[in-house]
Amino acid sequence: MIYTCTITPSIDYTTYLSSFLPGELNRTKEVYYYPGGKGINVSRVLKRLGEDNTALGFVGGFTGEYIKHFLEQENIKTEFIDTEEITRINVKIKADQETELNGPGPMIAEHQQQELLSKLQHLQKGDWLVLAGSLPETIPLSFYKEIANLCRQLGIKIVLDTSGPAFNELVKERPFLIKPNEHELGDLFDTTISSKEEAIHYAKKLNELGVENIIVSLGGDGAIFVSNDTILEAKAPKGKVVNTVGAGDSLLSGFISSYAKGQGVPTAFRYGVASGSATAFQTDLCKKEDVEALIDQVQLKSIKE
Ligand SMILES: Nc1ncnc2c1ncn2[C@@H]1O[C@H](COP(=O)(O)OP(=O)(O)O)[C@@H](O)[C@H]1O
Ligand SMILES: O=P(O)(O)OC[C@H]1O[C@](O)(COP(=O)(O)O)[C@@H](O)[C@@H]1O
Repeated sequence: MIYTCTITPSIDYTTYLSSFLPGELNRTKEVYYYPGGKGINVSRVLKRLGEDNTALGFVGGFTGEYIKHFLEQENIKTEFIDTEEITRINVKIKADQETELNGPGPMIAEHQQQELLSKLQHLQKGDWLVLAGSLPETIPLSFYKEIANLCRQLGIKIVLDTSGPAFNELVKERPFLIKPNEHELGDLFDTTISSKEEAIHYAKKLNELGVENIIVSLGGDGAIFVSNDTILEAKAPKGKVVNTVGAGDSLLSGFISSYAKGQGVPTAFRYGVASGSATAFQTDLCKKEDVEALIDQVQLKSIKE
């Protein structure tokens, strides 16, 4: 079974305008209320690609209820822990430019952290845990390490798509797979990544530290895959970009859904990149048929060191 865990979910209030004027009254006609947060996006895309999964994490208040209901309507199993706080609403303004306003994550009390650990103790050998989205600094780093240790003891594949100080610590715990974008990869090494060669160089460093598989997403330029014995470059399909929110989450979901079925890395990586682009080309997250329509347009190249 695949589990996702979103510590900081959101409702993504997404609106499209022909132009957006800061400091003025802007009236908008096209609005969407999507459940968001990276792990939740991964759960939704996995389900659309045919993978049953369970969404874990923390939600609260009327926004939390909305998220639970939305996911249940999509037949995604949820086992959220209730917070006393209202889950945040993130604002995504799509005009000539994309502007985002992400609220702070919730305060998670000690007993709520323990509740999550108890749930994780029931995971089985061979399960996957995708820990995705921002990890609040109000939770001690030791908690995230406890999650990583538990997964290692239970034989669970841990996948990370996060950022910040907790990510810096968690990469040392030898996760199975991580998916930074080029900025997140740069932040890990206190540098700026400005070329594919630099992305490969730093991904290799992470591999040497014990991260088994690294996907560096490069937006419209595609992505890089690095493991012990493989370096692949994928060029993304070209198309009209509508909404890139969740593109990275979709790349990760596409990769996991294919890999978990026993398909090899090149097939899984190609499927992942097609999923990321399929999401970038529409308002909501991609569906299976959108991904399959793009697969043949993903150009894969093996890179020799
Ligand atoms: N402009 C774009 N054109 C085509 N594909 C895109 C575009 N932006 C993102 N994608 C697809 O989505 C994937 C993830 O995008 P990226 O923006 O790097 O992730 P994140 O959302 O994590 O920052 C890319 O590898 C690519 O497949
Ligand atoms: O936890 P963070 O870093 O604030 O990000 C949350 C936001 O990221 C998203 O999960 C989208 O992520 P990506 O665009 O990076 O794929 C949104 O749904 C959500 O609003």
